[in-house]
Amino acid sequence: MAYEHLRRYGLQPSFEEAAGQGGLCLARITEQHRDRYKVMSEDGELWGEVSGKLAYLAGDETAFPAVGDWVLMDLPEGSGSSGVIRRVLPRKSAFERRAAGTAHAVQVVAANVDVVFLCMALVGDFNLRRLERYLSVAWGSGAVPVIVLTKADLCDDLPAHLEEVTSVCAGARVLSCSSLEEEGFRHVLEGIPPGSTVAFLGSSGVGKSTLINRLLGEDVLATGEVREDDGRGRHTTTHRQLILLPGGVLVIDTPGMRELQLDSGDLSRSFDDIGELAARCRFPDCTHETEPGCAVREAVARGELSPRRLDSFRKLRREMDYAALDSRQREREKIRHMFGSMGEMKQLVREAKRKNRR
Ligand SMILES: Nc1nc2c(ncn2[C@@H]2O[C@H](COP(=O)(O)OP(=O)(O)OP(=O)(O)O)[C@@H](O)[C@H]2O)c(=O)[nH]1
Ligand SMILES: [Zn+2]
Repeated sequence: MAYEHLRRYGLQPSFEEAAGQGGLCLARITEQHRDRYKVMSEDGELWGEVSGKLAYLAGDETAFPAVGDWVLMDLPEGSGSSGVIRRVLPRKSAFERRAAGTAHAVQVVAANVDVVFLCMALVGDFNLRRLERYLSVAWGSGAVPVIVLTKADLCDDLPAHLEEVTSVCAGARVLSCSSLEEEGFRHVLEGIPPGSTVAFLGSSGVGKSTLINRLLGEDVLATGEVREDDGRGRHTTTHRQLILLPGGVLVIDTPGMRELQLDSGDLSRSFDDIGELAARCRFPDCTHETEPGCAVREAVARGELSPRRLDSFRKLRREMDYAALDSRQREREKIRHMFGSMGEMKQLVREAKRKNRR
């Protein structure tokens, strides 16, 4: 079977189709170094550098490959284990952040993630407002969020915490785990088919590394740390950035993903309750601040929507509007703006009503 090996690395038919028959080598980015990338091809690991043309035509940083990307490479005869990356295939999902020290440049820190685990510790770190922000980022990325409440062993009122989280989760799955207990963490990957790519998002210290290590198992971890000879002198591979777990699920764990700023996102999914209400506001562009006929504020007055949730929504929207001022990302409308998605939502509601009438 063609691409048997790459299928283990997450190759899906859509990428295979996009790759076409051009005679270029299909590969997935597994590590990003300064100007070079480690890639997995059907025939094993290679090094790649982007072609001059790709770099020249790149409008911005997001056009460059990121860990998780599927790329097409040229492997010139006699070039050994390195090649030239000519194309980045369209992404199914992407996590972006503003590059350090710049106001404008947006970088992709992980691409083609299927499921993102939003990690929050049940003690100390527990904060529903932050979770709402993570959910916005997740829905904006194109990956499906799953909420993982960590350090369950330290929590003495799990049901109450679960209930609170469920009230803001907007349909995302919620689970709890403990990396310290023998059977406390394996269920995190339940229902996620082999070949899926996952990533972990959450504050420092919530236990992401510990969980990944437990899922990885000691044996595999040890081999991940062996010294390798890449032809440019020996170096230590601290850890892979795209990791194949024993059960066949792939994990993307890049430094960028860990430093992800919460300045992008899709509020319409994480606040779908407010979206539904907003569809009934008198003005289509209602900001739910002072406008008459605001269905959102009416719901708060009736006690059906928590004022804290509306507050949180407003705060997040302001932050995102602010981020939009200096982010090209928003200019390109990659992330749908709230009003746009409200419009869409209203249209959907209208269509649904029309259908029901028939
Ligand atoms: N009690 C308890 N402690 C845990 C659990 N998981 C992790 N820890 C501890 O929490 C601390 C932080 O864990 P890490 O895995 O390094 O956290 P992280 O989210 O990867 O943090 P960064 O690497 O900074 O992003 C460590 O001391 C772990 O031993 C858990 O399930 N229960
Ligand atoms: Zn309103």
